[in-house]
Order: sequence, then C-alpha cells, then structure tokens
Amino acid sequence: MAASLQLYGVQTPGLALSSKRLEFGTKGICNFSVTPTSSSAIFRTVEHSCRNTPLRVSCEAARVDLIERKQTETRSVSGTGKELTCVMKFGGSSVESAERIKEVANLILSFPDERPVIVLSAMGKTTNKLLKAGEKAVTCGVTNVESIEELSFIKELHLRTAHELGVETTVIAQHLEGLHQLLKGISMMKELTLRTRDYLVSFGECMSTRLFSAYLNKIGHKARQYDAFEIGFITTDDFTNADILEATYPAVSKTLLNNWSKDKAVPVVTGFLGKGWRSCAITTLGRGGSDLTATTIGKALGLREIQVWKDVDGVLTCDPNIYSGAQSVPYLTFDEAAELAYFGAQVLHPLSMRPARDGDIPVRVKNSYNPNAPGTVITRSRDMSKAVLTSIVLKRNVTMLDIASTRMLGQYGFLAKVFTTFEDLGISVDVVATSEVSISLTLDPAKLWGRELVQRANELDHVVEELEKIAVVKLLQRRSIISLIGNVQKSSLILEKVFKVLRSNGVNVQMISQGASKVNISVIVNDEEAEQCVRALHSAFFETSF
Ligand SMILES: Nc1ncnc2c1ncn2[C@@H]1O[C@H](COP(=O)(O)OP(=O)(O)O)[C@@H](O)[C@H]1O
Ligand SMILES: N[C@@H](CC(=O)OP(=O)(O)O)C(=O)O
Repeated sequence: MAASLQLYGVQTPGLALSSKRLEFGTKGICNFSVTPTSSSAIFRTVEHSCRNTPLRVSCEAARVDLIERKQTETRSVSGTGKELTCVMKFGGSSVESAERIKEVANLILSFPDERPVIVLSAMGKTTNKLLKAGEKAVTCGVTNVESIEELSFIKELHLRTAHELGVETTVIAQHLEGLHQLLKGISMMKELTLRTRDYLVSFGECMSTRLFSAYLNKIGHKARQYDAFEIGFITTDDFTNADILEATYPAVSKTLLNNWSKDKAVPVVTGFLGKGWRSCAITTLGRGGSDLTATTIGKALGLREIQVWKDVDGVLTCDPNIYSGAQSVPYLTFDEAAELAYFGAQVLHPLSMRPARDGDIPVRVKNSYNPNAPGTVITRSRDMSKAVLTSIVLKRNVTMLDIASTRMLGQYGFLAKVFTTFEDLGISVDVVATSEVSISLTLDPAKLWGRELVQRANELDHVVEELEKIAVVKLLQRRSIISLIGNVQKSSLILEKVFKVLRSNGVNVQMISQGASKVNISVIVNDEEAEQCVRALHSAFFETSF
C-alpha cells in the first residue's frame, strides 16, 4: 500500500545504504524509496502495517535511524527545496589549527545536499588561555600586559592560522587589538568581574568564526559570519552561566531565514555567546555552551537534524580519560543524554538537550577526526527492551550534607524548612535521599564552585549555620557522584551488580538515589575511590556478559 505514513530516515554519514528493504521487527519487510543525500535519506512508501512498529531498524551496511513523521509536517526536508537543513556544531578540538579548519570545511562540503548552519567554538584551548590572560592582567601591571604569555600565544595562533588558510589577517586584526586593549583595561582596574570575563572570552568565538567564514569564501563557498549576540541570542544576565530566553527563538529564526532567503551564504555563528536582556552586554552560556547554541538554532529554525562534531566517536560508555576502553553508545533518548550531561559527562552541555527535546529534533554526536564512525543518535524515544546500562558518569568534588532533625519522629515541615534554606541562599541541590527525620543531599558543584573561594567557604558556613537551627548537620567534602544512566525498569538487576562490584572493591556506598528519574541511579562514594569504581563498574557492565 502506498504511503499513508512518511518516515524520515537519517542514514549514517559516510556509509552507503546498500539495501532498499527495511525490517520492521516482527511486522515484516517493506520496500522504500530513497531520496539520498550524502548524510541522510528520506524514506517514503512505507506499508500501513508499519505504523506501530519500533521506529529504529537496522539496514544492511548502514545504520539507519527512523523517525516517524506525518506527511503534513512542515519540517524542512533534505535534498529538496533550498531551505537550511541542519546545524553542524564543531567544538574547539575540531577547529584547533588551520589544518583542522581545512578538514572541517572539506567535511561540510562533502555533504553537498546539506545546507547547514555552522556553529563554532573558539580554536583549541583559546577560552582557557583567555581566562588565564585575564587573571594575569589583574596583577601584572599595565606595562607588563604585552608579556602575558597567553596573549602572545593567542595572537600567534590566530595570525598563523590566517596565513596558513590564505585569508587576510584583517578579518581578525580588530579583535586582536581589542583584546590587547581589554587586557590593559583589566590591568588598570585590577579587577576581572564576571561581566568582563564574558566579554574577554567572547574574543575566541568571534575570531574562529571570522577565520572560518573567510576561508569558506576563499575556497569559493559563500559564507557569512554572525555574532550570536547580534542576531537575537537573548539571555539572562547571569554572566558566565547565562540561560537562553524564549525571545531568542523567533529573533534568531527571523534574522537567519531572512538573510538566507536573500543570499544563500552559509551562516557561520559564534557558539557559547549571547546578550544579556537587561545589561545588553555579552554573556556566555557556561563552559561547553556552543552545544546549546547549536540546539537553540536547530529548534529556532525547525531544522531536520542537529549535529555536534567532537573529538570522540559520540557519547561513550564512560569518560575516556578515566578508562580508555570506553565504547560508543549508538542510541540515547533526550532524557538520558540530559541526565548524562547534567551529572558530569563533559561531552554535552548540561542544558543543550532542552531545545532539541522541545523541538523534537534528533541530535547526532559525531567525531570530526573519524567521520565514518556512526556516532550517537539522540531522539525522543528508543527501544529500551534490551537496554540495561547505557553509560557511567562521574561528578567529582561534590559536597554532601547529612541533616538529621533534632525533633522527634512525626514532626511535619522538616523537609520544607531544609529546602527553603537552600532556596533562600540560592544554592541548588543535585542528589537527595530522605527519611522522615533525616536527609542526605549533595550540592551542585558547578554552581557552588563557580564562586570565589572565600565566598564559597562563607556560603557553606552560612548553610550549615542556618540548618543547625533545626538539625544536626554533618558537612562531608570531596565526595563523588557516580551516575548510572540506563533502564531504571531494571534497577534491581543494575543495583545487584553495582553492589557486588563495589563490595568486591572494598567500597562503601555513602548514599544512593534513584528518585523520580527514569534513567538514572546515583551512588555517592569518596573522591579518591571514584575512578577505580567507574573502571570496575565499566568492566562488569560492558565487558562481561550478564
Ligand atoms: N561519556 C563521555 N562520552 C564522550 N566523551 C566524554 C565523556 N565524558 C567525558 N568526555 C570527554 O568529552 C570530550 C568532548 O567534549 P568537549 O571537549 O566539550 O568537545 P568539543 O570541545 O569538541 O565540543 C571528549 O574528548 C572526552 O574526553
Ligand atoms: N569555547 C567555549 C565554548 C565551547 O562550547 O567550547 P567547546 O565546544 O570546545 O567545548 C568553552 O571552551 O567552554
């Protein structure tokens, strides 16, 4: 029967689709017609009986992810029309040198049927170097700014890159001069506020995008550079950790689509940056924030796919810096990916899944150093029937509080009082386990550790002081949260194995929480035991059969 239902199939880039038949679980096989592009294929003419079958199928040679869509949907379709099709974000590691920039440009051009919006981070470790330069400027004295090592490094890197790409250094000259002047200003003022910090790091993305766009133009591929803070990325005024405001979506969509309709130049947008809605100053979205820029653009423009290109083969079963044998995870849901990112997997920005989930736009995590690897596809749902554990994530240097009520059992309002204290002090809580008269919880280190050392110590003292009015409080520092992202429906199976592994490694779990999350079980251990635990758990779950 001809198409009563349309499926979008997103084919693994770089792999040929050798079969024109799809197997739909037990519902049989059906033929499909393909509109191939180099990175995707659209499947039509699917039989009626497939309507309720699992959406993910495997196809010979290529892995294919299917996402059911109604025919009436207006989302842009790859290979037809002239609209922008996807967003491709490249992180600092993907654009760390002229050679890498050329490879990324080739990679983009190898998908001739895609019309992507490009989002870039700063080159390599530029953001870290800018922050270091700023810190040195505070104390070095105006006459010594010239000799800040990190400033020389950044200048040399960007000028050399311009030369090696064969583009005019004028595209970044003003920014290099502006950076120099800003560091002089910081050294005169002898202070580096959060607002100035954001302005300082913005130079990284402003320069990488200018170089990249100039290079695309030079090789005959029309491109146009955009500063996110000029095209409608409106944020809160929380400098260094700003959040995107709703107004961003229509504004960004209007600017990019209007310009695209007049002139088909590839948009190259600065990741990580926004503009505070009150201050009108440049803000940043928190470290790794370019992922969030990419998903925001994906949602704003209703694109077909969001690709985030990294230096690893997608989301892995654990941090490869902890265990080099970590394996790539082929499929994740938005909820799993969000939990994984929130609980410490550096690979994705903690808030980046939100726009993708709202817009129901698949996110593909790919390796720019190994484009043929299938990577990870993140969608609203996936077949969980065989899933047990998906990934193990570690969040270090967490502060834990054991709070026991000084009143007798049956007193109401205890939990409310505890959480009101945190609300009043503006401190967010990560993992919680409770009984009627006691509560154990961990404090979000990203929020707490973002503050100055003295302020942080004062705040912890203040928290304890407030809570001691109603409870006996034990402050436990240097703990780690090990988050087990997986199928919580199988929690008994997971926990049985976790406790066996931890016991055989002589590790005592200090707190455990499954909570309302359907995808995460967290255990708290001492910092110094944590990496060893992750390796042992990885070996038990991913390297031995159940
Ligand atoms: N679970 C994980 N899966 C993949 N990478 C991880 C994971 N945990 C930590 N990482 C680290 O995240 C890095 C990629 O994230 P990031 O440096 O932010 O990329 P980019 O700068 O390219 O956006 C990897 O190089 C890897 O070391
Ligand atoms: N350059 C910023 C933003 C970013 O997203 O970087 P990356 O994509 O390299 O993690 C940072 O270092 O935080």
